Amino acid sequence: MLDLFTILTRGGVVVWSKTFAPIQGNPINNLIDQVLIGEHGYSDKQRYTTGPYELQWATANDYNLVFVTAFQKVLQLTYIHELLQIVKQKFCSLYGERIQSHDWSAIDFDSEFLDVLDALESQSEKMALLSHQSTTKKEKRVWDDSKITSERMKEFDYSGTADEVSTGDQLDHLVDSTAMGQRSADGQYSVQDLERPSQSDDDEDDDTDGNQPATSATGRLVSFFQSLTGRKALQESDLTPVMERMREHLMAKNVASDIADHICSSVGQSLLSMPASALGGTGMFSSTQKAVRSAMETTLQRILTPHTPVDLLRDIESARISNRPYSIVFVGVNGVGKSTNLSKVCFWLLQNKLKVLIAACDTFRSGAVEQLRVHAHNLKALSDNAVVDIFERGYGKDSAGIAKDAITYAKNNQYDVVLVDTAGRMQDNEPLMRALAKLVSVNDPDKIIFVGEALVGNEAVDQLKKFNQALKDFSGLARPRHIDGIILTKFDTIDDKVGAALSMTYTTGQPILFVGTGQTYTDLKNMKISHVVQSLLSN
Ligand SMILES: Nc1nc2c(ncn2[C@@H]2O[C@H](COP(=O)(O)OP(=O)(O)OP(=O)(O)O)[C@@H](O)[C@H]2O)c(=O)[nH]1
Repeated sequence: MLDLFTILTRGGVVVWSKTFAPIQGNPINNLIDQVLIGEHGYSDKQRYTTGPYELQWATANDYNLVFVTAFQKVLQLTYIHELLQIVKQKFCSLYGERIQSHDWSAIDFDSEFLDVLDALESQSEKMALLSHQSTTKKEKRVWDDSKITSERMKEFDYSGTADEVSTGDQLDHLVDSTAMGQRSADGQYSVQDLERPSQSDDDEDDDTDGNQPATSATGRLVSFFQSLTGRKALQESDLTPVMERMREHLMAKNVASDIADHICSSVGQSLLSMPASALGGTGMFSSTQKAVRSAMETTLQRILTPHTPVDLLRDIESARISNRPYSIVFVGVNGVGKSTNLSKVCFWLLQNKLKVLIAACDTFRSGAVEQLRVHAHNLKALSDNAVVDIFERGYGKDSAGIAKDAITYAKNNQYDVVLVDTAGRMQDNEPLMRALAKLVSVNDPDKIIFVGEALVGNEAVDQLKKFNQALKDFSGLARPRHIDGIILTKFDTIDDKVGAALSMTYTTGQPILFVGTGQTYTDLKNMKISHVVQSLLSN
């Protein structure tokens, strides 16, 4: 359980705080003195222990705010990262402007905060069951011990302990039979498409509205355009105020400002090219509405269509014909869902009757290897005749070498695919990014998949850019490497704030291969453009 959550300015002024238990000493002051404004400046690991407490925090640079949690360091609370990100986003959107004008009086954030905390705590309890206790072994990372002794490593090596695996009953919860994907006539299994938000059906039926004001089902965004109906000929100046509102609406959905500009200008151009009769006659509002939707669809299609399309199953088949395993490396910052989503991808591959070897290359985070071992066990139990095994060498070893051995082992034992799990790392931590680049240069994998959280919005774009840059700068391969595809996780937590999905493809040209929508193996979906359009059009 959490002991304290505090929101501070960088100067140390408490803007809002919630205490859940009597606090011993003054952990927040210690954090401010020793880390935040101390000689070390802002630490990129954003984790600090003092007395009986572990403190974790997130910063909102635009508002000069620091969001801090404190809890007993003996606890392993898996939801802290998510809690910080969601609270940061909510708080900044509610109070950001006031904070910028230095008005932090009477901030009443309790109920919003408690809603988020309750939801995450109950999700985490459910997860503790679904994830089979393995994640409860997560402990404080040891990244910053630049020289890790073998004794220290032994402390973190759980590989000799008994596996905690699921019983039959628990396994039932790991696959939602109603969420299974489709199988084509030739037996190929594809994951489900992400459902369109329910509002979409209403919207499609709204075409007969004519001059009627926008209903709530029509969507606030489309209603902005009502002022344009009934005009003989649309002028660019008529559009300016509408576009400003549209831009704000898109940015509220986490669409980055340059992409919001791009969408607005494309929708504007499309409206300007409409014949005057379309805006002036009966059914004029429905024409405007259709034009907006169709212009958005066209623009988003362009943004979301990757430079190089990826067809993993086809590529795996080509590798199989060449008698070699296909290797995929999963990378990303800490706690974004790399291992969980690697396992969902594994489930999809097993449904396609492929033989999979999981290489446990997170050799730092205690419990990481066991977490994968449990997944491999469950996946094997869930799919008939599934071949899925784990290649592990414990902790503290060179992950590049383990991945290499795993790929060799897979080749010698006729596995079709090697899924390489890597340790989470912050994008600004150069030594760790170099280590990742080394893993890539030693193994030259077929695909490098970036796993990012949808809920951190455009922060994920910064992560992605820096991972890309590090791979380019440090891997030293003749064929420069970069991220080849993206899995956007925790899509189930963002409602309609789909902006990060757009930004990530827009900035890299790489595809969103899947989105993660929960914690079962069937919570991996294809993201369709219609889903994004509908989310952006909704209120
Ligand atoms: N709601 C939701 N939770 C998810 C999703 N994917 C992963 N998680 C949860 O996110 C938490 C972290 O997942 P992990 O797979 O352990 O993350 P990781 O990136 O491997 O973590 P590190 O190895 O510590 O860097 C777990 O509680 C997962 O159940 C998702 O799509 N939706």
